[in-house]
Amino acid sequence: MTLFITIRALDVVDILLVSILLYQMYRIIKGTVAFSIFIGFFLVYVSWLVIKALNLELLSTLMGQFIGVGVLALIVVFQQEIRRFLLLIGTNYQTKRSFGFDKLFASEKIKPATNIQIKEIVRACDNLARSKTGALIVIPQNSELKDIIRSGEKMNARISSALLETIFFKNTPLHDGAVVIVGTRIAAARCILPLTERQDLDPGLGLRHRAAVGISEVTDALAIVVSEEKGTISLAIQGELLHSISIVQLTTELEKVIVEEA
Ligand SMILES: Nc1ncnc2c1ncn2[C@@H]1O[C@H](COP(=O)(O)OP(=O)(O)OP(=O)(O)O)[C@@H](O)[C@H]1O
Repeated sequence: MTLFITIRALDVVDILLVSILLYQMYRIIKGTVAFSIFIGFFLVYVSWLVIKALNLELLSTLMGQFIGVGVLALIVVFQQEIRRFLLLIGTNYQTKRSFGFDKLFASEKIKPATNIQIKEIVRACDNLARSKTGALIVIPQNSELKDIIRSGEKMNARISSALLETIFFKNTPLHDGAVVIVGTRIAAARCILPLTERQDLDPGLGLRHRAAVGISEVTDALAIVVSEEKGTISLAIQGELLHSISIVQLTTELEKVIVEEA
């Protein structure tokens, strides 16, 4: 018997799309417990295919039932990752669009930060780092982080380095938690962020850094961390931590993402 395999152009597109999908999934779940769960489920699935090919009826029926329920279980286990994946697609769509759904549904348009405001944020981080004052500043791109803002003290103040430094000054009532900056305003202070579950982060990094990575995983926000212990500045974007970066690098990264287009 001769076996003919014809590969159409559409099959190549299909394989490419699956590869992109798998790569994006890998990016999102690498370093988390979800990665081990995914590998475990994948191995069970491959064993099931082999067992089916060998016609081992009883074992294949039993495993088939497990896999049927397993798909539902996966949705529950991968809740956060599915959320991040959809967010990744949504954010890419929003940043590349000329027309967006947000224009249809937005209550009011958020004015993006300008270079002057970025400079104020960077100056504050520089001064906080020099004085080894711990700080956590969250800057969303398209989302407004209303639920996070609700967890803290609402402010709605003009962005200035003096105000940011005052907020994080040790032992003041607002210094704990995160400041959220929406557009051109400091929206709130003392906000509580979700912590990342990543296990591959440097064990020397504590809750402040884990909270920064956490918020950047589940939203499109950037989070700047000033370490109280080391006086370093780090930036979390899309679940990745750029650890101990320079002021120049911080400015470049912020301008790349949030500055108003000329
Ligand atoms: N879920 C959270 N949301 C917002 N802020 C948090 C959260 N958890 C901790 N923090 C902030 O982090 C501080 C504790 O930081 P911790 O020392 O554990 O972190 P760290 O990453 O080691 O940073 P540092 O280098 O500044 O010590 C808390 O006082 C609080 O201000």
